[in-house]
Amino acid sequence: MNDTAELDPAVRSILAAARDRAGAGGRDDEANGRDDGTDGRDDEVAGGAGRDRVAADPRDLRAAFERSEADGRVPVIAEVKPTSPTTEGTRKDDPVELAESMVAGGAAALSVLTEPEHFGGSTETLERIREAVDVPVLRKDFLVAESQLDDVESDVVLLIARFVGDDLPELLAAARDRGFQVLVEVHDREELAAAVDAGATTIGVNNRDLARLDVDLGTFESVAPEVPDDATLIAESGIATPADARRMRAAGADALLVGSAIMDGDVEANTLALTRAETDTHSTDDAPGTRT
Ligand SMILES: O=C(O)c1ccccc1NCC(=O)[C@H](O)[C@H](O)COP(=O)(O)O
Repeated sequence: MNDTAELDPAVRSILAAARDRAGAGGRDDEANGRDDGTDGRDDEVAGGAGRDRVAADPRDLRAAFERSEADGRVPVIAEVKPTSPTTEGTRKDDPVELAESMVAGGAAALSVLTEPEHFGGSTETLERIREAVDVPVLRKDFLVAESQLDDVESDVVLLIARFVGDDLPELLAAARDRGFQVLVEVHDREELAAAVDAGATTIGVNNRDLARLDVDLGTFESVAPEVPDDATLIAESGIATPADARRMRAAGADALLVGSAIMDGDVEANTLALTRAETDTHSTDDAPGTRT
């Protein structure tokens, strides 16, 4: 996208940092001491960045959701999100332990922030988590250039329609060429139309408005009816309680992407409360506790 004026200043800063990282060529194998041919990268060099091109061998996201459903669990993508522009403080526990607790709480998949400057994430963290768990792992970052796809292997990558604009079809193809499953995030009907035109099959509706950073679960309810039936549909952001989870599911969500409400307090218990939202309807609907 060219016009960033309408975005919240924190989001403009996130986008500027993403462009800087893309321009700098991201990380490479030499810098990471991982040039051993075991990290899912082809020997072929990816366009311009001087890095190996990722060849992802992904764990199937849709199948993971189906396993959750079959097991009576709400399909939840639990997000390892140490901090964010809308969060007070930083969660400093070992992210691998947090990820394992999320899986123990029934998470169907994980989302791992790799954005370093505003979310405390890293590609190294994603690699460690992906090695430690057997569920699909979404790389949550703000990708704006093809070269960033070669930063690290994951099962799924995120493309945010608002950020990539007209480049969406090209980036979607580039991600699929590398073997990634792709979650295309939208916030309104116009972005949804662009995602569908580009051929997106896994669509996330973000309840967080990137212009003001406020969250409204009504966003999902208003956009979801327009999503094609054969798409996998994910409700993102602002889901804090089992009642919220049931509300998003009633509006058509195949899965929920949850960060803050899981990261605040006891990660396993918080995940369990959401994955059991449809079976344990006596559970408390209180929001989780505060971050330490
Ligand atoms: O979470 C933020 O503060 C944020 C700020 C600016 C841009 C994006 C942001 N979040 C990205 C996300 O997509 C969320 O981490 C994810 O949907 C989970 O949201 P939540 O459950 O509300 O933590």
